[in-house]
Amino acid sequence: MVVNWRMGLVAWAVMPCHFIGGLVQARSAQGFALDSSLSHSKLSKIMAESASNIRTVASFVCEDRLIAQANSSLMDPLMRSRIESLKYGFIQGFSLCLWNIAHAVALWYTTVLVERKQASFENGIRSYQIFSLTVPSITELWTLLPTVFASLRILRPALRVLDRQSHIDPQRNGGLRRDRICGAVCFQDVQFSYPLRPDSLILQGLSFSIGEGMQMALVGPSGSGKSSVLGLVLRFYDPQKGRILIDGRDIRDYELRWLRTHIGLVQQEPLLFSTSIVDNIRYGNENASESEILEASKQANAHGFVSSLPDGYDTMVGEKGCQLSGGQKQRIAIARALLKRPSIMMLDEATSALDAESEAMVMRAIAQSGEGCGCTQIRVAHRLSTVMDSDTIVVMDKGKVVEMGHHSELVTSEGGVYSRFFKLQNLSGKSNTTLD
Ligand SMILES: Nc1ncnc2c1ncn2[C@@H]1O[C@H](COP(=O)(O)OP(=O)(O)OP(=O)(O)O)[C@@H](O)[C@H]1O
Repeated sequence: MVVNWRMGLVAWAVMPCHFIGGLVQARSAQGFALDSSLSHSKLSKIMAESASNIRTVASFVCEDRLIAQANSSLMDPLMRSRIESLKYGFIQGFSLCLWNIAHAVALWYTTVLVERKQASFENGIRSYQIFSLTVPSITELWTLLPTVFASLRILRPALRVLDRQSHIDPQRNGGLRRDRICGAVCFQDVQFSYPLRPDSLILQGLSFSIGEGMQMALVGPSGSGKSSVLGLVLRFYDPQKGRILIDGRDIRDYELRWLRTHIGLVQQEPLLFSTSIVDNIRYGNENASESEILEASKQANAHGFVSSLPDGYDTMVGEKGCQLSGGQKQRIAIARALLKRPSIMMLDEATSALDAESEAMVMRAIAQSGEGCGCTQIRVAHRLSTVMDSDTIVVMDKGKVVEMGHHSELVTSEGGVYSRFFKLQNLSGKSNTTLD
C-alpha cells in the first residue's frame, strides 16, 4: 500500500485465493495425520505387549499370529492412506493452481501499471516482490496446521490423563498425622464396586476387625474380593458405603501419603525395578542405612542367595526382576516392605513361591517388625496350611464374610466352607489346592 496503493489493493483482492488454497490443503491433510497416528499406536501396543510377554508368546507359538496382527494393524490404514494420498494430490494441485493464478494476476497487473505509467518500473518490481514474499508466507501458516493437529491428536490422550482429577488425591496436605499407627483395622459394613464396573458390587456389606499386632488371614474362592480389601486399606479406592477404621479413625481422616508410609504391601507377582538389588530394597526407605538394608534382607531370608551372587547386592535384576526366580523376587519385595517398618503389613499371596521353612522364618520376622505394638498382618492365601496359625481367619465368598474365627473353630464346624476345603486340601495331599 505504501509503495503503490493500486498494487496493494490487488494483493488484498487475491489474498483469499491463497487462503482458500491453503485451507483446503490443511483440511485434506488432517485425515492423513489421524490415520498414521492411530495405526502406529496400535502397532506399538502389539509390539510392547509381545516383548514384555515374550515367554508366553514363545510357549504358545504365537509369533505368526502376532506378526499377522501387526501387519493388519498397518494394512487398513495403509489402504486408506493411499486413497487419501490421491485425494491430497488432487487438492494440492487445485490449491497450487489457485496460488499461481494469484501470482499471475499480480504480475500481469504490475506490467499494466508500468505500461500506463502509474508506477515506475522500480516500484512495480518492488511491490510485486513484497507481494510474492509476504502473502504466501502468511498463507503458508495454514499448511502448518496439519502438523499442529497431528501433534495435538497424539498428545490428547496424555493430556487427558494429566488433567484427570483423582477423587483421592495423595498430594493433598492436611489430615490427621499421629506419632505412629498401632495397626487396629476395622471394616464396618463396607460396600464397594470398581469405578469401571459400578453395577457389579464386589464387597457387599463386609465387616470384620483385627486388633493391633494381630495376624488375620483372608481366604476364599478366586474373585471373592480379597485383594480388593487390601486395595481399600491403602485407599487406592474409597468404598461407596460403610467405613474403614484404622486405630479407631476413619482412614479418610488421615493424610494419605503419611498413612501409606505406615502400610506395607507385598503382592504375589512383585514388580522389581530394573536396577540393582540394593536399590530395589532401598525403595522401601531411601534414607535407610546399609546395616538396615542388610537387616531387612536377612529377615526376608534373602541375604543368603544375594551374597552368593558374584556382584552381591549390586547385582542388576533385569527388567521387572526377570533375572531372579519367583521366590527370590518375593524375598526382595518382602525385604523392601520390611525396610519401611510398617505398622500394617499386607501380604497378597506374597510367600507362595517360598518353601515352608523360609516362609515360617519370614512370617516370624514380619510379626516382630512393627514398632511398639508389633506389626498387624493381613494375609491373603489360598494354601490353608500357611494360615492355620493366624489369630483370625476370615472366609470370604462373593464379597461377604461367610465364616470367621480361629482355625480350630472353623475346622471343626460341620458343613462349613473352611472345614470342607481344609479336608479337600489335606485329602488331595497337595498343599496348593485352592478354595476354588
Ligand atoms: N480394577 C478392576 N476393575 C474392575 N473390576 C475389578 C478390578 N480388579 C478386580 N476386579 C474384579 O473384582 C472382583 C474381585 O477381585 P479380587 O482381585 O479382589 O479377588 P480375589 O479374591 O483377590 O481373587 P484371587 O484370589 O483370584 O486373587 C473380581 O470379579 C475382579 O474381576
